[in-house]
Amino acid sequence: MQSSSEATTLLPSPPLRDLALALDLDRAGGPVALDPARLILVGSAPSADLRIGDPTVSARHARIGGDGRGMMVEDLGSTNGTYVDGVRVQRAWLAPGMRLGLGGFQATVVAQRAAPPPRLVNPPGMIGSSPVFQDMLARLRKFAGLAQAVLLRGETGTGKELAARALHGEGPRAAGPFVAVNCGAIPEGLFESELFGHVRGAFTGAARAHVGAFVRAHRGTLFLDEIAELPLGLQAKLLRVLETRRVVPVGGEAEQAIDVRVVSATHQPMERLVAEGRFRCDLYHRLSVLAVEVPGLADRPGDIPELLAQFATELAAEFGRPVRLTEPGLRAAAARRFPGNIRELRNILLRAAAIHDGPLGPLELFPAPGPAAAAGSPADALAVPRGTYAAMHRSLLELVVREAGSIRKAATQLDVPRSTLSAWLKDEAA
Ligand SMILES: Nc1ncnc2c1ncn2[C@@H]1O[C@H](COP(=O)(O)OP(=O)(O)OP(=O)(O)O)[C@@H](O)[C@H]1O
Repeated sequence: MQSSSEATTLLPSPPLRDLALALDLDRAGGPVALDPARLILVGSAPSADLRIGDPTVSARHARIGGDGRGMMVEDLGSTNGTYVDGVRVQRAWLAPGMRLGLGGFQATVVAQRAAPPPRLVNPPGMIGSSPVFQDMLARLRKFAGLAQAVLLRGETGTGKELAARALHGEGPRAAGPFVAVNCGAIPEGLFESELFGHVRGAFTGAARAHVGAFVRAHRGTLFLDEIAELPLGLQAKLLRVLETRRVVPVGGEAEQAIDVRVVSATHQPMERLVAEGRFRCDLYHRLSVLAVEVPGLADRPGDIPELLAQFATELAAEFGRPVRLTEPGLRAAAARRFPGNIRELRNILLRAAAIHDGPLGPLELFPAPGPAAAAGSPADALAVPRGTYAAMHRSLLELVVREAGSIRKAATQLDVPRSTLSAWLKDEAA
């Protein structure tokens, strides 16, 4: 099993079978619990279970955790090696007090309280029993007990905010506040005040002091949605707050200590933004110590009937009349793609149920496009009286933007660049 001449295969000490261990990474947030039932991947790659953004750590550096006999570390052919108490190892049993070296990165193995048995009930509002969704829930449950930052990645409407709430609600901070900030919806000039607060008179219009999101989230969780939208200048300030765990409100001088777990979310390719210099590399690593991929509906079409059944129950309660789907309706939905994911699925059912009283089949759920859209040729479209068509077109665009929550999200759902949608809205307004 020895893979290189200088690597020891297994240290002679016997495995400590029943002892729950954690890794103290010498950074804010406390030790990371190790799973006694699974070896997790540690490395600098974004896909690693435990990411360590250190240049001496390989992308897939080592596996750490329980292998059924005891807790161990196993080097995965890393460039700079894995060390236990200074000895380069291929595989080694772990015990409390050991110094673990991953390249030049040092951590200490510590004992920890045994983890409570995992809850097998889905967190509130999160429907889905497909393996890919259940895997994600299992990961959320594990991460809920930790203090490190979590980055949730997934397409729009996949349930990232619900996942953030689950991380909060299933963890030790559940009794504290959950504060959500949508970085895509804050005008650039207000970011700093929104996150860190401002004192009275800090700037023109600041007639009253404002308590920032970080302070409101003290002893709880701060959810930073659409994190990629954070302007570069603010990124540096956010990094400083995360490192010092202190905030100073705009226009103020007194620092305030904060104890906040940050969960952020994005649907953007963060590595590309980092490579293009649009997102700070250091902040990205800081925010994504732990990462969770939230699967889109395309990855779990088997969950669509279950989701529709739940939404139908909720809508029936809201409308005060039964909302039922036919078998062909369910089959048609399960076979369709929903770029807006669960939000789109729910809206489709809502529209159909609002219009039709009877059982909802494919025709009610997915009606054919109206005559204007079906007419086809541009000449036909131009035949619609200009005023009426423009007004209708504009109100449709506005409806889409309203439903999506922002022009950017609407553009994603319509699969057009944001600039195009903005131009359309301007044209129609003219
Ligand atoms: N697993 C789920 N079961 C039932 N409903 C869900 C589930 N996931 C999400 N939803 C519902 O779908 C809608 C969108 O969810 P959410 O806002 O959490 O998505 P998101 O990924 O944060 O979206 P965005 O990226 O656009 O901010 C909400 O109405 C939410 O309640």
